[in-house]
Amino acid sequence: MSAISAERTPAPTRTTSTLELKGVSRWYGNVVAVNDVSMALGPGVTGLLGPNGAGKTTLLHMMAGFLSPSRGTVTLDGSPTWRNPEVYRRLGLVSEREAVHTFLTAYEFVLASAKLHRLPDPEEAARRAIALVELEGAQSRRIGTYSKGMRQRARVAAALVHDPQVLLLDEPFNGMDPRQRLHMMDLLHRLGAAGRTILFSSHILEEVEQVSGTVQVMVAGRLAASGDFRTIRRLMTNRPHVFAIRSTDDRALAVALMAEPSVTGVELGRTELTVRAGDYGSFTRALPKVALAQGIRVRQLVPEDESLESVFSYLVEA
Ligand SMILES: Nc1ncnc2c1ncn2[C@@H]1O[C@H](COP(=O)(O)OP(=O)(O)OP(=O)(O)O)[C@@H](O)[C@H]1O
Repeated sequence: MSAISAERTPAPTRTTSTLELKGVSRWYGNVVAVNDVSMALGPGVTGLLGPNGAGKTTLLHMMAGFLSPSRGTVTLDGSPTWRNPEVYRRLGLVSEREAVHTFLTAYEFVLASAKLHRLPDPEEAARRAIALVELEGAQSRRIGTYSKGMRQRARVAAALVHDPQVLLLDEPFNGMDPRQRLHMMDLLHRLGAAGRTILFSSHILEEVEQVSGTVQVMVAGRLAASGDFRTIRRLMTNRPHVFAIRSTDDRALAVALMAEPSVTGVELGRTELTVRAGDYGSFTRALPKVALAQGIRVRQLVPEDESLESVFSYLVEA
């Protein structure tokens, strides 16, 4: 905190910023939380996608300069972020945990953040940030009376009060209802469209899909994929799938399915048939046709191992 309250000197005027990670690792004792991650983030909205424990929070904290990398470098426009007050003035972080003083009004809360940054006109900065998240109507009410979504917006306003070029948000949609989610998505879109570099973490594929075209996927501390969302989505849905099937004649169905190009393996069990398919769409389209042609009724079709972890792990192996 001492770094944030250091005397403010005018930062060089920049319209956009680039956050760059080169070979970044972070370990806690024997636990490798982040493993050799390199990426460059520019203006616009990027999603940081990964299952729980993938290392997203650790990565965001290193980006924000709150945590030192065990190895590698994190720089903002060429300057290291770790222990660098000049960088803190150009970067905002909305952390995952909610630590908001509920007895304060949103205005007081955002104003406190403006004062911590030693802004020349904290009142005006607080008003501007509150307007940006559209909380003007509720700014004089205690935060304790807010909905989860409003509280989250107040936290975003506090992180934006010094008008940073870079905004990092850790799981900003957690616990929000669909309407609050849409509101937050719209806000991130607007901030990204205005030229800010926005990175938000999430473990939900659909969330990332709706907010950003660019995605960085983390699995077990490593960067598993990065780039255009549609390409990564295709990789995920085209991966091999395993299905458990029950039908009126598993044996005959197994024989018929072996002739299907989308099927890569068939195993006849005592109570069900296990089928491996090269891609989801072709197989699920072919199965009813094959069954109909054989006069077999499919009683159950269950995709196996559809956990988010298995989807992400596939990306690591791909
Ligand atoms: N302070 C710490 N001490 C020891 N281990 C830690 C610490 N912080 C994180 N870890 C470990 O590092 C790994 C990555 O954690 P991290 O919180 O960065 O992941 P995450 O993707 O943000 O997950 P989540 O969404 O569940 O917070 C986990 O195995 C976690 O247990």
